[in-house]
Amino acid sequence: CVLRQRQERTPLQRALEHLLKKLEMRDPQQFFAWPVTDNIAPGYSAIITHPMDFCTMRQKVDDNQYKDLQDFMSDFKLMCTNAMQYNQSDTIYYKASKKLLHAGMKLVQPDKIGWLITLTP
Ligand SMILES: CC(=O)c1cc(-c2ccccn2)c2ncccn12
Repeated sequence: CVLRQRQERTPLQRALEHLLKKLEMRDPQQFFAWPVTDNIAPGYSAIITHPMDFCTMRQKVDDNQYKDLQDFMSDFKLMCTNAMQYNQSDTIYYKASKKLLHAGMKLVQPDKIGWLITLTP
């Protein structure tokens, strides 16, 4: 998940970049910053078929791979639900992912996305 140089940005890319920064701020321990590896989480790649993390999401924003906000949010939800699937409910990772998911959903509520509308025509 190597970050590339900043290329030209579409209005959607700028909006998703802005939202990604807000979401990352809700993960101060950086549990979701990078792909989960099998050595920190035994058997992870056998259990989680579609891994996702913030760095991969940033790469996809940079490569303009999200066609709209819903597309971006489905990767965010995937990242959180992966953590709730792999980790037991009494773990810090499960609890952090549940909190992160709710915080993320609140950020994209219709009354809260004025920023999105101003950034995208
Ligand atoms: C997100 C997740 O499931 C996760 C992140 C981590 C993690 C992330 C950064 C540093 C240390 N651990 C983790 N460790 C064990 C089991 C699961 N995880």
